[in-house]
Amino acid sequence: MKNLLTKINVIGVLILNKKGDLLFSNALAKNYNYYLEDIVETILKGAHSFSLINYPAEVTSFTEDNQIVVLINPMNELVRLKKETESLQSVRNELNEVINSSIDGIVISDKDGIIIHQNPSYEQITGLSAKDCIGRSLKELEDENVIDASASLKALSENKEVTIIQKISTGSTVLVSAAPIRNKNGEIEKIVNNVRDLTLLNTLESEILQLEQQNQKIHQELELLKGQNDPKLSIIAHSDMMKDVLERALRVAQIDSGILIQGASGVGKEKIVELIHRHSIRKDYPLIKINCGALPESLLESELFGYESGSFTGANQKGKAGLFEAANKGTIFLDEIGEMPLPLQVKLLRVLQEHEITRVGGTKPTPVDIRIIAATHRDLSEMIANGMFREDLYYRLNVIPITIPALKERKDDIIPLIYHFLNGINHKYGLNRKFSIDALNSFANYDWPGNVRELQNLVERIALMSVNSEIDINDLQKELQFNRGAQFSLTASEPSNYIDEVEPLKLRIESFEAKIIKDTIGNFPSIRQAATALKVDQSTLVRKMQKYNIEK
Ligand SMILES: Nc1ncnc2c1ncn2[C@@H]1O[C@H](COP(=O)(O)OP(=O)(O)OP(=O)(O)O)[C@@H](O)[C@H]1O
Repeated sequence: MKNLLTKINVIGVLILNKKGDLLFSNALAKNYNYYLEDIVETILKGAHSFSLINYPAEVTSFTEDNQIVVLINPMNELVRLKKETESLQSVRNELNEVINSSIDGIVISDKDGIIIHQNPSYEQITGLSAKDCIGRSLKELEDENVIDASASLKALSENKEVTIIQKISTGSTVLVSAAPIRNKNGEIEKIVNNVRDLTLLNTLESEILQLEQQNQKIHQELELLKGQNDPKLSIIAHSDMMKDVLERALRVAQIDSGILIQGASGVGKEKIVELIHRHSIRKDYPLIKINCGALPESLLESELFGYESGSFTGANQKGKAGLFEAANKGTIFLDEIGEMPLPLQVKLLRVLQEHEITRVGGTKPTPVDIRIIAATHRDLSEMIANGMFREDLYYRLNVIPITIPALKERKDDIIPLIYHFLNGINHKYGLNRKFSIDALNSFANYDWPGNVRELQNLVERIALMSVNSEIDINDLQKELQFNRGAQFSLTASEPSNYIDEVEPLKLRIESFEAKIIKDTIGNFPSIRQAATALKVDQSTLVRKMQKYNIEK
């Protein structure tokens, strides 16, 4: 039998006893001597059929007459290749699974820039389906503007890993990182592109920006509300136009650029400058105001720039610092900038450009750190055209323009301004003056050529001069006789245009509201009970009482 077995040369044969000792081995099985220990151990553990990997073979064993017969069948090349292909296939399937389940888009292109694979996330991110892309050349997709640039092509031409932001015709914006895969000679075989959605990121970013802007607005409104407690600081802005002016002023307060405020006399230009300074980083340093139209040229120059000792007759012996130096780190407000003489405009331009001044009669420049805010009621572009104002200075000053409309263009502010000034006078002199509704109507329909300043003067004067607690249209008329210019329409409710039609209606509603509030609080022992009867919040009622100057 053993002789017979020795002759078998297509299969290895081993015979072992039950303990695993080798009793017989044919010639072919001797090739496996090196693995013998492993084979025996595996069989003693109970395995009857298994494969040898390193020296490929199929091993089977069976027991016959208390002996273990082991057959080692060497794998032929075909079987080995099949095994290898199967194992490669399973690795490939696993890899595909990983690629296809990735949340990032993955696109694989070959060394010629042809797309050979893309995963489902790529379609979700970009809207481009496998049908649109697989088998297509990236160059073609670029030429057809399906994508604005290809990361694969860039990686191929630069022979390295690249990352680009790519815009896709479907509207998406993506971040693409292209990583080359090389063969053992270092040549690029394929490019794997990792694609991330930036559209979502951009949307989130713009949402954050919006929230930040809302936050800033709330902050600004809070700041304004804080200012309302101090009548000197508070700015009345009920009209949309004036609210826009305040919003713009508070926004530019944060940045250190030049501001030009335009508006007729008395509209509140200086008030806005104070607000900007108060909300700027320079708030702890001086705000110095100078009216460029109020001083002759030489005096204005020495006031602004200062002078060295003995530079002119009457000058201080020790010399003097000018307002630019005094305002260092703060803000300087140049009112009526249109009145500044041309030679001084040149010097001012230098301050804006070089951030340094040279005193009159001096030679050494001194650095200054100031923010310049200019204001004018004149049309500077017309002055430029007439050669009265330097264009270069205009552009330097007018980095951010703010225009305050005349009071007649923002009639919604008139009544709140009247109450604001009246409350101030009442408080200051312990008075309890009120205006009748007709008197308020007359104010609301007047054109106010002198703007808020004129309104303030008139309200304060009438409130102080009147002998009655309620100032009606007759008191107004009496006082107006002393007021040269004002031509009030005492039959204010006659409509002349749309705005005039709306205003009296609004005022009438307010007058009706004031009367209801007055009557109701007279009928109840407390404001809280009156508020309950009127079905409004107590705070609303108190606010309206303040608005109409009604006292309990
Ligand atoms: N919106 C406002 N709320 C409260 N007071 C205001 C407002 N606007 C102006 N005033 C007051 O009106 C008066 C005139 O305002 P301001 O001096 O700021 O005007 P101006 O435009 O600078 O005038 P001018 O061009 O004549 O210098 C000041 O007393 C100011 O406090």
